[in-house]
Amino acid sequence: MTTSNTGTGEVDPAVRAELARLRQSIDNIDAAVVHMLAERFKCTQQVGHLKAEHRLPPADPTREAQQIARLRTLAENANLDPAFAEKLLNFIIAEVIRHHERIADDAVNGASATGGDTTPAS
Ligand SMILES: C=C(O[C@@H]1C=C(C(=O)O)C=C[C@H]1O)C(=O)O
Repeated sequence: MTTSNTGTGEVDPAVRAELARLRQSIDNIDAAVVHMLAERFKCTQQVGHLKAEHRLPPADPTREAQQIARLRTLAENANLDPAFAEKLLNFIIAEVIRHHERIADDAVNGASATGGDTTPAS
């Protein structure tokens, strides 16, 4: 694509249409990412309760190392920067561990009426 505007300050309608088409797909992908993350957190919340119930530690560095190695390979095969994939996974896992610490804490101290819910957002 060589022309980005009509020369009169207006964007070429074909460019506008292409941008809209791509943004529609981006919006769909973002929605899928949100839904997949929500499902992942549903699973990790259950893991958190299982760990708290059986007095297991919130973090499992061996499992994390396996996941990172696996994800880096998947990223490489998908032409995604493996360093980015690793950073993203570490970011998500850090949040999960925070939830698990909270669940374990609540199991020991008893969940209070205001601070004892297990909603992942806080
Ligand atoms: C979910 C778990 O707890 C933690 C969070 C992980 C994750 O989000 O994938 C992985 C390992 C643990 O540090 C688990 O142990 O499986």
